[in-house]
Amino acid sequence: MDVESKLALILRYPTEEILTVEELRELLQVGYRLNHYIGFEISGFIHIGTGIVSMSKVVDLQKAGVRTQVLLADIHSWLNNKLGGDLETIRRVAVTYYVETFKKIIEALGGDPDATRFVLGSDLYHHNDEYWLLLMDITRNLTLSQVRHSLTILGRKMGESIPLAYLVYPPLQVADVFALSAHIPHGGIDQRRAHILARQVADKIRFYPMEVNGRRIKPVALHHRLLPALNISTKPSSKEELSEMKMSKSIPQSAIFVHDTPEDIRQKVARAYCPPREVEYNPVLELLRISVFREERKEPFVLRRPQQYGGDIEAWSYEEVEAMYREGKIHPADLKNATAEALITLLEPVRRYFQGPGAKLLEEMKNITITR
Ligand SMILES: Nc1ncnc2c1ncn2[C@@H]1O[C@H](COP(=O)(O)OP(=O)(O)OP(=O)(O)O)[C@@H](O)[C@H]1O
Ligand SMILES: N[C@@H](Cc1ccc(O)cc1)C(=O)O
Repeated sequence: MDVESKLALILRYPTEEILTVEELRELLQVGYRLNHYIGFEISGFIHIGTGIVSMSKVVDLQKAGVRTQVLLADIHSWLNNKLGGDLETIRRVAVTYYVETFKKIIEALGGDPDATRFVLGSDLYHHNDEYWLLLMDITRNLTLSQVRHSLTILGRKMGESIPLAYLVYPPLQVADVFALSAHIPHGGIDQRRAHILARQVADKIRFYPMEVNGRRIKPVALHHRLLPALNISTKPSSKEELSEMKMSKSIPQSAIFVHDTPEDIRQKVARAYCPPREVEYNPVLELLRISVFREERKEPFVLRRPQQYGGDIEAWSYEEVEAMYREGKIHPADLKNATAEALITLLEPVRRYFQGPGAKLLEEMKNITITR
């Protein structure tokens, strides 16, 4: 595959930005085998945002010849008090439910589940002096104000009473980028600030220096679009606010989980925020886009509609659907029906897994307290 085709795969939807495209092009031109990573906190059931949106980019990267890695961020989850702050439970869930679910999703999206490396955070740090020196070196090269700036709105508002753990978290996340030699750190756009820190220290640290053919490089950050929560009730006023309004696994009513039944999906989509003609931050349109317009279509998508409302509509691209919706030619109820059915089809293999061999994992998860 030539460089421009690889670049097109990496840049296509749901990618929102790459810092920077020029740097990525150069790295691809060198022909060096690049590493990627995306990290997840272990905090509850996997939803379409973390599962389908993130993994669809992982599959694109696999196809572009990049070595992909998923970090199961157990220590970070514990720092953030996820799953009741019980580290043992966090680890068990990470290496069972999380790994198996991600593998099933990668397969359902047309990727190779065995081509992605899964790394448990604490395994990466175990007996690893180089890692601790790297972490200390990162803190030597960052200021409090830089770290504060990288926090969520909530963290920044806490002032002096902020738990110290929240300030330790960003340098830890930055260390992961280098400890995993991830030339392409990836996440939703809400991870941007952490990746900027990584770029700021890249040429200063002495441990795990990131080099390609003997030349120091900055990690090239890749950010995908965030799927809004189903239950938002207004448009976010900024990108920052969208991060607070994303579909989130610790807010179950905001999310469609990858194991949800067809009936759950129909009900959740039917209740979702979807104002007529509104195409920005519309979770239903976004769900349709990820479900049926990720790949170039070989046949048109058919949006079923009763004869009395004008009959079926055909579309080859997401842009066509978006334009028709903006012009009021598609009613929210018809969009919701079509989206629910498309999602049900996409998730079918994952659901089948959880009805069969994965049922035990799901049962175990249901008995675990999910905390935010
Ligand atoms: N709604 C979403 N759409 C797209 N990507 C998402 C979404 N939610 C999380 N991600 C991405 O998944 C990765 C892991 O995020 P994270 O583990 O915080 O998920 P979360 O659902 O927000 O969990 P929690 O509710 O525990 O904070 C990040 O890169 C994040 O940007
Ligand atoms: N910060 C990510 C999780 C994460 C943790 C460690 C990393 O190295 C990367 C990502 C989140 O908000 O969910």
